[in-house]
Order: sequence, then C-alpha cells, then structure tokens
Amino acid sequence: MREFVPLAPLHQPHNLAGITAVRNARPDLSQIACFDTAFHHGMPHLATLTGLPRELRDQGIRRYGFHGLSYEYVVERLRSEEVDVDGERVIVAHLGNGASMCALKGGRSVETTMGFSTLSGLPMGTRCGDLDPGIILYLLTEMDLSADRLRHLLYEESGLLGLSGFSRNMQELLARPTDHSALEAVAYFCYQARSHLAALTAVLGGLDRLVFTGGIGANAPMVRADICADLGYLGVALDPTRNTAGARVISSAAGRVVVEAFATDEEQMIAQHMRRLLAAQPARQVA
Ligand SMILES: Nc1ncnc2c1ncn2[C@@H]1O[C@H](COP(=O)(O)OP(=O)(O)O)[C@@H](O)[C@H]1O
Ligand SMILES: CC(=O)OP(=O)(O)O
Ligand SMILES: [Mg+2]
Repeated sequence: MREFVPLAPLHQPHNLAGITAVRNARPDLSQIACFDTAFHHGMPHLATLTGLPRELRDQGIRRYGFHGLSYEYVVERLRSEEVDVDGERVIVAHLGNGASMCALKGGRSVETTMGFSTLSGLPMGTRCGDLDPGIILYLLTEMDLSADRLRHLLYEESGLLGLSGFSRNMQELLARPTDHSALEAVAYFCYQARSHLAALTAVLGGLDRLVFTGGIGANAPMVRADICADLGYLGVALDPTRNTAGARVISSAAGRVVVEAFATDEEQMIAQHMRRLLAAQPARQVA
C-alpha cells in the first residue's frame, strides 16, 4: 500500500499511519482497507487510458479515479429510494476539499474527472486540477523547482487557496463577496466544474439526473447555481427558491434533468463493506 503514496500523497500517508498504529497496539487484530478507487474499476478501457506510450500503462500509469466510496454511497442511496438509477444517465458532483465528478450508466462509473492521482480534473481546495503538462516541464527546467517543491505547489498551494491567496475554504471565500481574488477563485472553480460537467454529458450521451454532494456540493447554493447557469441546453434548470432553501430536489419543473443535493457518507460505505466482508467470512473469535 506504500506504493500508492504518490497517487494520493495528501491521503495515503494518513491511511497508513492509522493501520500502523493499530498494528502496533493490537497486532492480533485483522484490518480491512477499502479502496476509494474500487468503484471505478469497471470503467470502459478507453476511460482508463492516458495519451502516454503503451509501455507506461503496463507499469500502472493509467487512470484510476477516486471518491469511489462517495459515488457508491450516492448510487446505493438512490437505489434504496427506488430511483431507477440503473436506467438513467447520472452525473454525481462530489465537491469538497477534494473535488471530482463521475458519470454513471447502469449505476456504474463510466468516466470520472480524477485519474492517476487526486490532482486531475476540477480545481480543489489546495490542488490545481487539470494543468497543461508543459507548465510542469517549464517549472522543472526553467524555474528549477525540485520535485518536492513541485509536489507541494500542485497539492497544497494551488486551487482555491492559490487563486484567492488566503483560503482553501469555500465558505470563507463566499463570505468575502467584495474581494476580487476570492470572487475569481470561486468563479474559476464553478467555470471548470461546468466545463467538466458538459464533457461528462457527452460521454453519457445526455443527462437525466445530477447530484451535488461533498461539503460544497451539499451546502453551497451559490456554487450550485453558478455551475448550473447556462446549462439550459442540457435540460438543467434550477428552482432558485428550492436551491437556496437547501431542498433535496433543487431543479424546477422547467428542467428535464432532476437535480438534487444531499450529503455523502463515505464512512457508512466503509462500514457496509466491512460488514459484508465479515459476514462472508467464517466466524472468528473476537478478542
Ligand atoms: N455551508 C457551506 N457553504 C459553503 N461551503 C461549505 C459549507 N459547508 C461546508 N462547505 C465547504 O465544504 C468544503 C469541505 O468539504 P468536505 O466534503 O467536508 O471536505 P473533505 O474533502 O475534507 O471531506 C470546504 O470548502 C467548506 O468551506
Ligand atoms: C480522494 C480525495 O480527494 O478525497 P478528499 O476529497 O477527502 O480530499
Ligand atoms: Mg470528505
């Protein structure tokens, strides 16, 4: 699992620290890990490719996708509410400190905006999102950034924090509507989200349902409204009153696409996986 640190350097060291601490304290206990990439495992082959040479793919340089536990939670919740999630074209926008979107067909992930690492796709709290690879080469060769410095720049100094210059926290940025850099950071976040959303509808061949989740997606009506602005051509129309009131369904009768917003629960998903796995194992003595 240590080999995966470069794919998620903000996350995997913390995951490993917990495993090590428990192993040191209670070496007799079994531990179960849930991979955030697993939900995307069945993505169509094309969606897993990069434009790099084939040999590199054989060495694991491919698109994996993240926030899988969140997407799985959303699908299971819709299914439990008798939504025909298997018959719909669905996009889930997980917008939190990390942010990504997932296109779902038949209730399965067919495309997502994060790829090899947790950097790609949408800009995030401190991560840059999609970036022209030429910029990385330029920073390395012309500006002499070390690999460590570059990693810190891309993962911890960019996104909302980098553009605003003072905060990675969407709530703090929205509270400063007269600050030009805060406004621009939020506008860039929404612009990129809108652009990725439209690209994912192209992959799906249309859109029936859009779900906003994650701390920003579930709680920031202004961000949802900005992202959905001008998406009338896709059949997306928000009801401003329902959106501001924090209703579960926030689309208006004028729109063909059902738009909803609710909190995700990745921890519950982890607990469910553990329960299923343990139930499938022969009974063990619990210390
Ligand atoms: N009421 C709110 N309005 C706007 N943004 C919010 C609100 N509540 C939480 N957020 C934003 O959600 C983000 C955190 O999302 P969350 O999904 O909790 O993060 P993490 O990825 O760390 O789990 C922060 O940018 C925070 O400002
Ligand atoms: C995968 C990921 O980016 O997670 P988070 O949103 O919690 O940072
Ligand atoms: Mg989270």
